[in-house]
Amino acid sequence: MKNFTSYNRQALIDAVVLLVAVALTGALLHGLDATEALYEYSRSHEGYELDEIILTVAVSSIYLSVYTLRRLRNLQALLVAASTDPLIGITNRRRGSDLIAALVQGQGPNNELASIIMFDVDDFKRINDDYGHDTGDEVLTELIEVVQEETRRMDIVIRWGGEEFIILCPRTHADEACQLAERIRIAVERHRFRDVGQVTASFGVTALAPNENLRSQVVRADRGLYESKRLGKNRVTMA
Ligand SMILES: Nc1nc2c(ncn2[C@@H]2O[C@H](COP(=O)(O)OP(=O)(O)OP(=O)(O)O)[C@@H](O)[C@H]2O)c(=O)[nH]1
Repeated sequence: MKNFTSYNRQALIDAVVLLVAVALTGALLHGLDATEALYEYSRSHEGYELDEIILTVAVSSIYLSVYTLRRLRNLQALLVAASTDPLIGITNRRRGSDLIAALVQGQGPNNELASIIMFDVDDFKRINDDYGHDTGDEVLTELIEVVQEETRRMDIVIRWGGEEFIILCPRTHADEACQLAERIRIAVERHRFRDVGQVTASFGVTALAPNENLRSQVVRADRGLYESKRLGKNRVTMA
C-alpha cells in the first residue's frame, strides 16, 4: 500500500514537471522572441522546419527536467538508506549519533534538556539458540513496534547495534525519561511475541549533559543498562 501510494505520488510529480517544462519552454520561446529567430533560422536552413525545431527544444527540456528529477529522487533514496537500519527500518547508529551530538551542541547552560534511554533484549542469545536467527530478527522487529506504540512523536528510536537500542528523547528530563522507559518495559513484558511468547528488556536512562562528548553520554546510559542486567534484568535504572 505504501509503495503504491509513493508510486502514485511519483507519477503525479512527473506529470506536474512535464506540464511545467512545457509551459516554461513555451513562455521562454515566446518571451525571448525565440519563435521569430527560429523562424528566420528555419528559413535560412532549408533542412529545418520551425515546428521540428520547437518540438526538439520542448522534448529535450522535458526530458532533462524528468531526468534531473529522477536523479534527485535517487539521491534522496540513497540518503535515506544511509541513515536507516535495513532490518527494522528505524534510524541507524550513524544517523543516531549525529542527532544526539546535534542535540547536545544545541543545549543551553540549563542542562537536562534531553535524555537518552538505552535498552537491550534480555537473554536474546537463548531466543536465537532456541528458535533460530530468523525468529530472532522477527522478535527485534516486533519489539520495536511495541516500543514505538509507547514513544511520543518527538522521540527517535535508534538501532545502536545488535539487540541494543537507544531512544533519543528531546526536551525530556531524566525522570520523565525513566517513566517512559518503565511504560515501555511493561508493554514489552506484557506483549506476547509470535512463536516466542514473553520477551523482556533492560533499560538504562541518563540526561544528556552539555559539553560532554557522545561517547561519555552513551557510556553513562550503558552503565545504567548494565546495572539493570546485574540486578536481575527486566528493569529500568537511571545513571
Ligand atoms: N537474530 C539476531 N541476533 C542478533 C542480532 N544482533 C545480535 N544478535 C545476537 O544477539 C545475541 C546477544 O547475546 P548476548 O550479548 O550474550 O546477550 P543476551 O543473550 O541478550 O544476554 P543479556 O544481555 O545478558 O540478557 C548474540 O547471540 C548475537 O549473535 C541480529 O540482528 N539478529
